[in-house]
Amino acid sequence: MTLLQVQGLTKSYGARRVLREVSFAVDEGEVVGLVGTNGAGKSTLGDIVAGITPADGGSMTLQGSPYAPLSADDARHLGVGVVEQLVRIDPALTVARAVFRGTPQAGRPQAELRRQAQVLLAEVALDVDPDTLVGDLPHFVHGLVETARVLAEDTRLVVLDEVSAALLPLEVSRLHAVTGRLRRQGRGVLYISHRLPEMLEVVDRVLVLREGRIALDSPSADLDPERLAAETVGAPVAPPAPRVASVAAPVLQDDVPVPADTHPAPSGDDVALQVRNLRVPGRVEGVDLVLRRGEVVGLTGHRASGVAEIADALSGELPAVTDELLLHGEPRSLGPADECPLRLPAYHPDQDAYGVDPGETIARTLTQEAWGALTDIRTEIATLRGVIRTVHQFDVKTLSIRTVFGALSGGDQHKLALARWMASARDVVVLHEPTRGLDVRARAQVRRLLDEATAHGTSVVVVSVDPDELAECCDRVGIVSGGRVARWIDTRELAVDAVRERIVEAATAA
Ligand SMILES: Nc1ncnc2c1ncn2[C@@H]1O[C@H](COP(=O)(O)OP(=O)(O)OP(=O)(O)O)[C@@H](O)[C@H]1O
Repeated sequence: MTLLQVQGLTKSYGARRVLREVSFAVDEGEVVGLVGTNGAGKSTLGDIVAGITPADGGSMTLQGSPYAPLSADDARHLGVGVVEQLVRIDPALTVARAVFRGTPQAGRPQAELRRQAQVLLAEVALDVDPDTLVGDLPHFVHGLVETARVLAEDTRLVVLDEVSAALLPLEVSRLHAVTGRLRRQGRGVLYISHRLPEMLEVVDRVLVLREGRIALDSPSADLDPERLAAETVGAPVAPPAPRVASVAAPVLQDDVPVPADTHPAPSGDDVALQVRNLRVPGRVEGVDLVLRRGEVVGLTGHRASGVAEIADALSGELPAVTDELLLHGEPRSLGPADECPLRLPAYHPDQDAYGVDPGETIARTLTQEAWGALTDIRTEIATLRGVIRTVHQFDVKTLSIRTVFGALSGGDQHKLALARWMASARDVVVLHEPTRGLDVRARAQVRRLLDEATAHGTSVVVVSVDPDELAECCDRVGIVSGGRVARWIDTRELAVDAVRERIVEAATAA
């Protein structure tokens, strides 16, 4: 039976027509995938269904009754819940209070909420104490707390807006288990994601949003990731090619566990960073790393594996010790009060809204440094041309470079923030999840950005939960477990799919 029927929805922001006569249905007990390029209007559509944004035209029915929510609260009372893409929960709330906020139980004592929250958190396989403050949780967890909140209500339809984007393969499987349960309970799910292979595993049907319209409405059984990628961009998409390393990377004995006492190869001219026996008390037990000029090394592992701490130590955010640490052969250290500390610049896609003022225009955001220094009209024209080139190069959906940054889609914000950051990236840098939330074409653009930087000698450590991202971007990938690199996987000369599978297998087994 039809749960949600959407008929002829339209939505524009100024002159930008985002949705043009969008119609589709979600049945009871059906999981429907929604895909499209960055800026295609997926979140806008999800937000209209969830009462966050009003449509300009069109109509909806829910279980046969007219459905026109006035707000997100109104939609929730009518049985439609949403987990938003850039969800930010009040950091001062406990997890229990966050799960029940806005529900009839919200005013109950913490002890009672705690008990009930525990059950819901177990359902989304989130192992956190309900008394923990939201502010003490890593950001990726917020989406799961929101998913528990949706379960707390009598929700008939759930919109999941890129909840899986920041999750490890194991966590994605758990999210999919929750989705399966919602299906069996007869609820409907609108599942928005750019991680196409994973999405196809869980959805019954896929809608492709292109040029503001539903360009494809197909059972998932008739699709594969390549075909879906092509439908998403409206043209054939070349499968991602393995990276051709800019430098002669070390030959690895693929899939062979690294003995605990393995030391890096001796330093040479092409070695950018050499780390021997990196330790962070209680978290990292002894990591060796050799990063050559122009090399991209990936690191991944479970949340408690120590992978985040390794990255934080290298960027100076966490005190650590090493037996030896050389940057281009020069000694460095990781202690807070040391004379020559190593502070690798690090990019985080979700930190402080990219360190960018969302009210600032695209033009100013991309030219912040140059702006103040503009002294003549020719320089100004060249600078603005550069901005327009970047906007085109990254296929950002906007009508003007005077659009404010915060009005761009999540993926478009991330692309421009990364392009801005990479423009000044030199030498050795750390990138967290560089393609998170990006469509298939944008992922290739980021790959090109990386290839260009590494061709000029920049070396990169990529920290990621996404096996596709690691397979596409890196020359080799370290699987971190128990505070050590338990295994190195060589990505050269293997198809990206094969590398992905090895990473998932090794990361799950670790
Ligand atoms: N509040 C707003 N003001 C102006 N424009 C907006 C606003 N919200 C969204 N838009 C525009 O609507 C378009 C669709 O954005 P939306 O966030 O729905 O895309 P999306 O498909 O979810 O993209 P992504 O995959 O990057 O998250 C974009 O061009 C965006 O700039």
